[in-house]
Amino acid sequence: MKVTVVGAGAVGASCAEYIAMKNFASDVILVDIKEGFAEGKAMDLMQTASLNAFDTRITGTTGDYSKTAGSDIAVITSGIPRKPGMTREELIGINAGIVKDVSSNLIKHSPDVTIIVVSNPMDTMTYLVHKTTGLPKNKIIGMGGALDSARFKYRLAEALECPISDVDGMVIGGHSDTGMIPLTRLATRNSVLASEFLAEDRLEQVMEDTKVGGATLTKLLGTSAWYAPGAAVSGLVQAIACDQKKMFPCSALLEGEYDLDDICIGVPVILGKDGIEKIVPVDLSDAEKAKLQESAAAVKKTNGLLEL
Ligand SMILES: NC(=O)c1ccc[n+]([C@@H]2O[C@H](COP(=O)([O-])OP(=O)(O)OC[C@H]3O[C@@H](n4cnc5c(N)ncnc54)[C@H](O)[C@@H]3O)[C@@H](O)[C@H]2O)c1
Ligand SMILES: O=C(O)C[C@H](O)C(=O)O
Repeated sequence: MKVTVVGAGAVGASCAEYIAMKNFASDVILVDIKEGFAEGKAMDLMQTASLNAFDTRITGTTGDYSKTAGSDIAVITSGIPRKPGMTREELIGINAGIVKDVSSNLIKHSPDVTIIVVSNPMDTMTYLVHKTTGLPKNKIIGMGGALDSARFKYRLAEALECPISDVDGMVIGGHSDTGMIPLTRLATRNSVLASEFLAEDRLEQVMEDTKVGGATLTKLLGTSAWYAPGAAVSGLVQAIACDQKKMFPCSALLEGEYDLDDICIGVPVILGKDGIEKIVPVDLSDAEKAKLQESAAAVKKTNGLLEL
């Protein structure tokens, strides 16, 4: 199993590290545009192999895509992150060109690759890869909901004053400060609805804290987060590589599902060896349906800025 990670920055390197630590891939190729950077990150990570007991070979390259040939899965993290006070959508001007260029280079050397898009604004970047590569729709997956759901569980456990392993919950919709839809109505603690334990206003607070999860970290760190993003990506990569048939909310191309068309947005999907193997329908309340339509309208507005 060969996995390419483009962008050896904060998220790309974290993702490569988690993949290696899980020890399911034979090779991880790190690619960056900055001279020597990916090679350096790969060497540093390889020097953890004996300490962390993994056999995955990590190789770095400065833009030589021939080294990525025959990749089964490729992750795109290349591009700029936001700074405090910015929205993810403001990154489109620089990141669209990078994502377009990188995906075309990947496909030249790995025509059957499955691509996981991470660069922001992620739903729009995922749509761009659909529009420009011609890859089948099951092979293009946007990572956002897996991370947002992890943050939702963190906030739920905080409110419930319980271990995170006790809680379950999912975030659908656009990966943006206003477009995320944490499904508080369905969130549980050991199969009991969270609403049995928490008052409506506390659940509202959990929802709001979840939606601004990325912005909160960006303010604290001066750049956006990387540990949870890297871990979330590695989870998607493992589900595909190991044909796990696991369910994650991912940005998927919708063609009528959830009453949406010609858009990539976060919905629950089953991930296995064929990438997105199924889009899972969830019976949403009228209020949740309205929020999803509103979130989709905002993603479509950003998609409208693409030069396709
Ligand atoms: N979808 C999500 O949930 C999520 C989570 C975290 C970050 N992100 C996004 O991921 C992206 C990367 O974030 P980061 O914190 O790792 O940034 P970073 O600046 O640490 O790393 C980005 C790397 O991309 C490289 N790069 C730029 N252009 C390139 C090109 N054409 N080819 C190869 N490499 C190139 C840069 O040299 C840099 O090393 C940002 O757009 C950020 O907003 C998304
Ligand atoms: O917040 C960001 O800009 C990065 C990423 O989308 C995140 O949610 O951490």
